[in-house]
Amino acid sequence: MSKKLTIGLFGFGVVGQGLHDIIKTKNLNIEIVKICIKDGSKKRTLPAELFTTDKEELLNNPEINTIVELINDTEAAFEIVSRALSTGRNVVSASKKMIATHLDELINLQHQYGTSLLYEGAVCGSIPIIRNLEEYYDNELLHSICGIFNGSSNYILSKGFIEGLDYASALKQAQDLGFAETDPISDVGGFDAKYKLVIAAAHAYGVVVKPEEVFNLGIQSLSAYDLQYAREKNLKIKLVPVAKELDDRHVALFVLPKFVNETEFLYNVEYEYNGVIVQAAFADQQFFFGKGAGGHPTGSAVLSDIAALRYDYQYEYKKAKAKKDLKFTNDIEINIYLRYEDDDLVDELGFEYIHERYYSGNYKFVIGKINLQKLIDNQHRISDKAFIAFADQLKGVSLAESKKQALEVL
Ligand SMILES: NC(=O)C1=CN([C@@H]2O[C@H](COP(=O)(O)OP(=O)(O)OC[C@H]3O[C@@H](n4cnc5c(N)ncnc54)[C@H](OP(=O)(O)O)[C@@H]3O)[C@@H](O)[C@H]2O)C=CC1
Ligand SMILES: N[C@@H](CC=O)C(=O)O
Repeated sequence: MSKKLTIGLFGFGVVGQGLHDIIKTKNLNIEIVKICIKDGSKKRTLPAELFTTDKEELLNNPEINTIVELINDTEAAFEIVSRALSTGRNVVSASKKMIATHLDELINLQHQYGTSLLYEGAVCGSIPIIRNLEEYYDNELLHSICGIFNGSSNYILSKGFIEGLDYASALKQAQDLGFAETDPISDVGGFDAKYKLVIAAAHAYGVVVKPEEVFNLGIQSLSAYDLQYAREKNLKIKLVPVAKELDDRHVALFVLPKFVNETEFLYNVEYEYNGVIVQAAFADQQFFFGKGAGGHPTGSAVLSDIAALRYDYQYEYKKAKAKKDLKFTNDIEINIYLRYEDDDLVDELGFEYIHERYYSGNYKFVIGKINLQKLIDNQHRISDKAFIAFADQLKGVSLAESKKQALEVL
C-alpha cells in the first residue's frame, strides 16, 4: 500500500470542490482532514466540522502531511505555501499568479527544506504540460512553446466568433461556469496566460522571469472590425502566449492576441479548451489539447500531483541548473496588426517598417514590423480604442540568428 496522504485543503470553491468530487469517487488512500475557507458563514455541501477559517488548524496539525492550496488570494496563498514547505509538508497548488510571482522564492524553499511543490493544475488546467516539460523534454532543445493558455478568454472569443454572442454576455457565462478569475481582467487582459507562460518557461528553458517584465496585451478592445478582418481572410483571433529561444543565450516571452489560420493547431481550439504547441529540435512539433479551466479538469490535474507526492515526486528544475547563461530579452522584432483611431499612434509606436496600411471610414489599420521593447516603452500610449495582434505565423516562431532578427514566417 502506498503512503497515506492526509490533506489539509485550503479553498473549497470551483477547484476545491472539483477536487473533492473526484477524490470521493475513488479509494485512493487519501484523507481530507480539514478544509480552510474564508467565509465561515457560507453553506457547504460537507459536514461543518470539516471546515475552519483558521489556517493554523491545518498548518499546525501534526496529522496533516500534505497541503493542497486552492484559494483565490495571492498573498495569503504564498504565506500558506511557504509556511507549509518550510515546516516539512509537501504542497500542491493551482495558484498560477502566486507561483509565477514568487517562483524564485518557492524554488529556494523547496531546496532549503527538501520539500516538494507541484502545480500542474496551475498551467492549462487538465493538460499535463509541466511534468512533460520537466521530464519528457529534459534532453530536448525546445525552440518554442506557445498556445492557448486561458480558457475564459478563449471561451469569450469562441462565443463571439462562432455564436455571435456579445463580449459582456460571454464573459458573464465564463464567470458563471467557474472559468474566470475573481478579477476577470486577469483573463481577458492576458495576465493569467502570462503567469502560466512564466511558469512553463521555467521548466522549458530554466529561466525564472518576473511576470512584470513580460509584455501582455489582451482581447478587451477587440472590435467588430477586427472580427470582420479575420473572417474575410479566413482567420480566427486567439490570445496566445509565446516563449521562444532566440539563440543559445536569449529567450523571449510575450502574450498577444494572434491571427491564426486554418492550418494552425490553435484554429480549432474553442471555448474553455486550451492547446500547447511545443516546437522541439528533434521531436519536431507536438500539440497538447484539453480543457484549460473548470473544477473537474483542474481538479484532475491537482489529483495527479497529489498522487505523485505519494512517491515523493519533486520538480528538479534541471534546466535552471544547467543553463545559467540563458537570459530573458524583449529585444526582438515581431509583425503586428494595429487597429487605431488616433493617427499619431502609428508614429509614436515606432514601427521598423509597415507592410500594409488600410483606411476606410472609421476602420484604420497597419501591419508592420516593430521592436517588442519599443512597444513596451510606448505601451502607455495604447488606449482601449486601439487593438494589437501578433501577425506572424506561429510555425514561424523560428530561431533568429541574431537577437534583433524578426520572428519570420517559415
Ligand atoms: N477556476 C478554474 O478553472 C481554475 C482556477 N485556478 C486557480 O485555483 C485557485 C482557486 O480558484 P477557484 O476555485 O476558481 O476560486 P473560487 O473563487 O471558486 O474559490 C476560492 C476559494 O478560496 C477560499 N479562500 C479565499 N481566500 C482564502 C483564505 N485567505 N484562506 C482560506 N480560504 C480562502 C474561498 O473561501 P470561501 O468559500 O469562504 O469564499 C473559496 O473557497 C485560484 O488561484 C485560481 O487562479 C487554476 C486553474 C483553473
Ligand atoms: N481563469 C483561468 C482558469 C484556469 O486557469 C482560465 O480561464 O483559464
